[in-house]
Amino acid sequence: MAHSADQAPVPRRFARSGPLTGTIRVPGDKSISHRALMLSALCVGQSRISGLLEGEDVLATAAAMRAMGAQIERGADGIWTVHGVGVGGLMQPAQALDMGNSGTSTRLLMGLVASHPITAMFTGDASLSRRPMARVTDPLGEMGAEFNASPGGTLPLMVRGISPAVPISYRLPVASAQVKSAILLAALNTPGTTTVIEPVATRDHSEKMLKGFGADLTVETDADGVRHIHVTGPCDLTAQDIEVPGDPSSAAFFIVAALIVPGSDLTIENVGMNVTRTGIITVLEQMGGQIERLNARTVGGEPVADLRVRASALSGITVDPAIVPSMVDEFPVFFIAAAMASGTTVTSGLDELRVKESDRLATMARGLEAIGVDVEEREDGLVITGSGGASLRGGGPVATLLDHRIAMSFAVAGLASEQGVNVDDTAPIATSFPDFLNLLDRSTGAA
Ligand SMILES: O=C(O)C1=C[C@@H](OP(=O)(O)O)[C@@H](O)[C@H](O)C1
Ligand SMILES: C=C(OP(=O)(O)O)C(=O)O
Repeated sequence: MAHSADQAPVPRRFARSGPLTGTIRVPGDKSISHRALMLSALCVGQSRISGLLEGEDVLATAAAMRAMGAQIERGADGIWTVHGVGVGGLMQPAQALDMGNSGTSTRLLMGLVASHPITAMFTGDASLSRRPMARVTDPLGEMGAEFNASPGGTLPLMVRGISPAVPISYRLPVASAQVKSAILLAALNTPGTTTVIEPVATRDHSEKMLKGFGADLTVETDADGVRHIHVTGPCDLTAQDIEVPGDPSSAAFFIVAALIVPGSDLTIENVGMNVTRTGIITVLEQMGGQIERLNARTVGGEPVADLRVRASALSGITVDPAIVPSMVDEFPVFFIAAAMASGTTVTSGLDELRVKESDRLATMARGLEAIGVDVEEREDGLVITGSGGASLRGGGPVATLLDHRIAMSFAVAGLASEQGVNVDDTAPIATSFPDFLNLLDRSTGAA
């Protein structure tokens, strides 16, 4: 996958804007899009996917599934069709699987390869090649797969799968939907019952979709509220028609932009409202954000709603660390909301942000300093004293370090700044939200 790391950076200045108004739609959910391709590729027969996110990360998953035997095509109508190979039917890829910038593709596909009798080499861009993989190779190794990682347990990394693999019972040491999902996907082609014990609930798209595709999956919650997820394999999956709802993580940039730019009144249609994903809305509402949920309905087995967001006076808060897993990707843009609030916002329990596309605590702290925001970086969170609704100073340049969410967050900050915000590279935005700049220009009236 050609990625921005290989290309010249695309800097841009985001100027102070007028209100965000009108009605927009954000692209399909990234987590659900990856899983839709992977699970369809494991069915015998044809699945159809509408609303698939066509960002670089998801295209990396599509390319990898093709390299392992699935037929995947995009129709002129935007509907994707997948002819799968069946559970157990993945073929040895002829070349290294280039995962680009995508942690989700890498970790989930390692799970799939682990219980097939094939060998695959995983490579990625400079950002992905720094991210920890032992969190998946440890449990998948217990199942019998073998790994040859680069020093530090990173990519490039060779996975030698095994069939039959051995079922395990694994308690997640870190709250991670990617680790959970890697094990559940490996379990599909593993005879017997594999159990993942999840002390802290994370996004549950894998569980919901695996059940929807007919896998033998059950979830029990014990007396301490801990989830035990069991998959009994080998399972056959049944081809599906899937409709991917809009991505709440992408909507978050427009929610914050509409809250902080005076006079805004913006409606974002078709946003996924799965409670394992909506922590950002809860926290912004606690700060005084006016976010109305309209037309609540179900799309593709997931709750969705249209969100009407109006500019609001925000007050700083202390964020309960228990909510972190349900907004783990939204902290960069949440910090921009905090920078515009009155008073101080305190966050903690954010250690995982240090191992995302960039170290998001350090990258956000440096960027906020560069645009004149009062920020203190702690080991596991940021403390931000906001402007009380006054425009941010702006400036920069802000270093995005191959991190799409950093680029989009500072684009939003620019809209509420005196001097504008210079972002050093907007190319990474294509990993999750290729149409972001157009939508932003349209909703601010700049286009
Ligand atoms: O399972 C998924 O689709 C994801 C899980 C999260 O990662 P972790 O599992 O590492 O927390 C999230 O940050 C990522 O954007 C997508
Ligand atoms: C962390 C993210 O993605 P991934 O782990 O798939 O690279 C993200 O999109 O914010």
